[in-house]
Formats: sequence, C-alpha cells, structure tokens
Amino acid sequence: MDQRPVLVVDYGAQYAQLIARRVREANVYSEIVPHTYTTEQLLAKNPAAIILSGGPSSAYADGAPSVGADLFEAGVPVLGICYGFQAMAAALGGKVARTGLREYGATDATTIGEARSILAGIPATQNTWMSHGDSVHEAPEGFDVLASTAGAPVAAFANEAKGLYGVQWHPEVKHSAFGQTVLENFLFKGAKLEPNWTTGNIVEEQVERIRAQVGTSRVICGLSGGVDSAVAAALVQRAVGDQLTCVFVDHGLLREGEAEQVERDFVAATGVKLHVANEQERFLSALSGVTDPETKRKIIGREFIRAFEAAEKAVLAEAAAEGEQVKFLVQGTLYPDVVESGGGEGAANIKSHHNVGGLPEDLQFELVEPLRTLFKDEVRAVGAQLGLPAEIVGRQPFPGPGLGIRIIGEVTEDRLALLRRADAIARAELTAAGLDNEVWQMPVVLLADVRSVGVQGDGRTYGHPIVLRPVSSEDAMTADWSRLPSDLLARISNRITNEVDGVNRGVLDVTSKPPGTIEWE
Ligand SMILES: Nc1ncnc2c1ncn2[C@@H]1O[C@H](COP(=O)(O)OP(=O)(O)OP(=O)(O)O)[C@@H](O)[C@H]1O
Ligand SMILES: O=c1[nH]c(=O)c2[nH+]cn([C@@H]3O[C@H](COP(=O)(O)O)[C@@H](O)[C@H]3O)c2[nH]1
Ligand SMILES: NC(=O)CC[C@H](N)C(=O)O
Ligand SMILES: [Mg+2]
Repeated sequence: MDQRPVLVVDYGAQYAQLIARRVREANVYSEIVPHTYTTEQLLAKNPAAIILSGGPSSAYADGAPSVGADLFEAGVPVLGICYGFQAMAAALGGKVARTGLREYGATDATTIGEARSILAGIPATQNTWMSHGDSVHEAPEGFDVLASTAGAPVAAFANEAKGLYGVQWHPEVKHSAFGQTVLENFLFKGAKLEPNWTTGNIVEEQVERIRAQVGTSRVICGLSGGVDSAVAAALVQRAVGDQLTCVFVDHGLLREGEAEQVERDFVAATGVKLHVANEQERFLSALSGVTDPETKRKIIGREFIRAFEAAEKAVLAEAAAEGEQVKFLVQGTLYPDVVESGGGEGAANIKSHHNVGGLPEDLQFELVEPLRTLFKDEVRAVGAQLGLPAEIVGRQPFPGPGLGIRIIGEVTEDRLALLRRADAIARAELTAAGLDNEVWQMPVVLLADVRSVGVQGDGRTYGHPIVLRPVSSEDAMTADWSRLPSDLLARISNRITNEVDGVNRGVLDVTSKPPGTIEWE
C-alpha cells in the first residue's frame, strides 16, 4: 500500500528534515524533495499536500528559487513556511521586501481578529521562533491576513477556498510554542488528511519495495551490531528471507567485545546467516600515515566496499549458491547520514559518512537502503515493531568508521589498543552508574598528537589526554553535552589515567552541536 505523501519542498532549509519529521509525528506520511522539481514533477508524486520550506535566499532577488504559480492552481493544499511563505506571496502577486527589521529567535505573533484557520485553538499572542530579514508587506488577492509581528505586517495568511496557507515563523521547531498545532491544523483542517500513518506502515511498505527491487537475487547486508543495520537486516530478512546473508566487517577499529556481541545478540534473535570478515590488515595498512579526517573517512568507506566484494565468494559458498552473484548491498543508512554528507538539497558537506559520502565511485553493488528517509528514533520504533530485542533497539550509536575517527592523528595498532581500553572503562562505569539510557552516546577520543606533562608515581610523564564526549540528543542533528554526575566523571578519569598506560589526563567536552559535531572527526 503506497501512501500519498505530504511533500516538503526543500529550499536549502536548515530544518527541512524537521518539517517532514513533525508531519510524521502527526501520523501523516511525508517526504522531502528538492526545490529544483518542476510543478509537473511534484504533481507526478501524487502529493496529498505540499509544504514549502524556509531557505537562505530572498524571494525578490535575481536567480532566487521560485515556485511556479501553476502549483497553486493544481488543487493541492499548500503551506508555505518562512522563505516558502514569501515565495508563495511573491508568486501570487503579493509584496515581499526588507523592512530593515530582522527577527531571529523568540518573537511574539499576534492574531488578527479571531483565531481561525491554521491558527485555530491558539492564543491571541503566541511565542514563535523566527529567522528572517525579508517580510510579506501585502498579502496576495484573495488571502486573509491571520497574524502579524513587530517586523512582519503579514506573519500568517490563508486562502481557505484554494487551500493555500503560509506562516513567517518556523512551526517545525520545538521553540515555537504552538508550532505543532499550526502544522496539524494545516494537515487535518486545511488539507483534510487522516492521521493514519504509523511506523507499522513503513514495515509493510518497505517489505514490498524490497521484494520488488531485489527479486530472487542474492543480497548481503553490512551488519555492525548497531540499531540501523539490525533494523535494515530484519526488514530485508522479512522481505526475502534466505536470499540474505549479513556480513560483519571486523576492521580492527571496533571496541572491546563488539564482534562477540553481534553474534550473540543479533544472530541469536533473528537466526540470520552471518559471515564475519576479518579485515584488520586491509584497513590498518590503508590508513597508515593518514591524519586528515575526510581522507580517513573516504578510505574507510572505500575499504568497506572492497571488504564486501572480497566476501562475495565465501558468502555464496556458505549459502550453497556458487555460480550466483551478489547483486545487492543493504546498508542501514539514515537521513542524518545523507544530509551531513551534503546530500540534502543545497545543504553543506559537514562530514562524509562512510556509507554515503565515503562510497567509492566504482561501486558494483546496487544499494538497498530502506531507512534512508528516517531518523534514529523512528528506526527504533520500526525495530520494536519488527520484534527486535530491546538490547539492540535501545543501543547507543557507534559510527561505522569506529575508533578510526576517534583517534585524532594517525591510526596505529598501539593507539587503537590504548583507546579500546579507555573506552571500555568509560562504558563500564556509565553502565554501572545506571546511566546508559540518559546519554545518547559517549564517544571517547584519543588526542594522539597532543601531549601534556603529568606526575605519576612521583615521576614525570608526558602523556596523551583522553576526551569524554557524553551527549544527549533526539536525532543526532543537534545535541547537547550531558551533565553527568561529577563523581562518575571523576571515577572514569581516575580509572583511565591509572589503568591505561600513556594517558595522564581526562578531559570533558562541554560543547553542544552546533557548534561542535558529536564525533571529533
Ligand atoms: N563493522 C561493520 N560491518 C559491516 N557493515 C557495517 C559495519 N559498520 C557499519 N556498517 C554499515 O554501515 C551502516 C552505517 O553505520 P552506522 O554506524 O551509521 O549504523 P549502525 O551501526 O547500523 O547503527 P548505529 O548508528 O546505531 O551504530 C550500517 O548500517 C551498516 O550497514
Ligand atoms: O555510520 C556512521 N558513519 C559515519 O561515517 C559517521 N560519522 C558520524 N556518525 C554518527 O552520526 C551521528 C552524528 O555525528 P556527528 O555529529 O559527529 O556528525 C553520531 O551518532 C555519530 O556517531 C557516523 N555514523
Ligand atoms: N529562514 C528563512 O526561510 C529565511 C527567508 C529569507 N531568506 C529571509 O531572510 O527572510
Ligand atoms: Mg554503528
């Protein structure tokens, strides 16, 4: 059963993914499309409604991305947000200009007349989250002005007869107090949709889609022990059962006990066929002498694929399918991996995730990525739906490039051994304190090229600092540093500096994301 999507047209927004997510939270299916789509291409997706996102351009500037006025005649309900609101106004003959009054952050919006339309049920003065320098000065003909702010004479409008709506503020961010109400008013009152989409629909839809894509071919799935690949594998297993073999690559950049854990938890829970590829030598020699983070990521992405290729023969033999070919590679790629790798429309490349921006060009497998439009918490819900055990579904994320991007400097065997020990101590103490569920993840980072002076056993040491980076997050797109109890931090630092040779300092990272990212490379 294919759902008609609510399309989010991305004008290079910071928050396009958040809009899609909030729509899904309202139990309506949503997908993001680039602003380069023509009206015809948009309508070809048979959308139930369309939301135009914010963006960095000015609607009246030369070359600014515009909306075809014909979109508003197609009978599909449209909500414009910020830039999308301005572009809609401009396309329909309204006036957009700079007032000189910019509004960034918390801003009061005042309802004009009675609260109605997409503002139904919202107090006369509401706190909204703004980020704009341009404003709509005059609504297009046929539009009713619903609200204004100090800097935006027209801050919300509606043309009920045509199902067209817009707001200058960002209803998708949690800081807009009634943001979700605005979105739900649009979806349920404006577009008259039913809240009938759940993560259960993802399972049905993806299983069908995977069957259609894969047919009777052989499939491998890169399995890491993490949530995303476990859920992707479980979906594919449900779709094509025996055609699937999971491949766990031990690249030597893993944490203590990880390889054993994959066997124990995942294979036991699902009975899937597993092939373990011992590829420590391949990765370590490819990384030798490399210090630049993006170069490391690209090398790791490439060697992952080479390791999957090298495993093909053994996989086919183990499945008694000699003479066949592995055509498909399943990856547990999520939406944030895609956006950060610069895959969002107009979005910057922050870092190349090994499974997206780090893939080699000569990839011979066709990719199967059933989770590519989802966020981690949605993936966890899908995993629970598929009956995966709580230890897998609730597991903290661990990046595919592993400890390779947590050693700041060259990756060597000695440094890996040192970091592995420090990481095991930190994780054991966090678990012992009963705080595993309080943190999203806690990278432990070795500053391999930094040394500082210490005194240990009355002697001078010149050792490395270990950084602890516990963070809290909802979806890894933004994060804050976790306020862990200081006695726990003290215990971790004390144990690491006592037990790990070569480390004489424990450091706590107190940076949010942004400006920092979660990992250091
Ligand atoms: N050691 C590995 N062996 C095989 N495939 C891997 C390995 N590490 C990562 N992958 C592949 O790369 C994908 C992305 O890795 P990533 O770490 O983001 O996801 P995950 O490990 O499945 O989940 P989590 O984010 O919870 O750790 C995985 O879903 C998996 O397909
Ligand atoms: O599979 C992955 N391949 C990668 O290359 C990669 N880089 C970062 N991460 C994980 O993604 C989330 C966001 O991390 P950053 O704030 O460091 O970008 C965090 O959960 C990181 O651990 C990765 N996962
Ligand atoms: N966040 C936005 O969409 C900004 C829209 C437009 N660039 C402005 O400054 O008004
Ligand atoms: Mg992982």
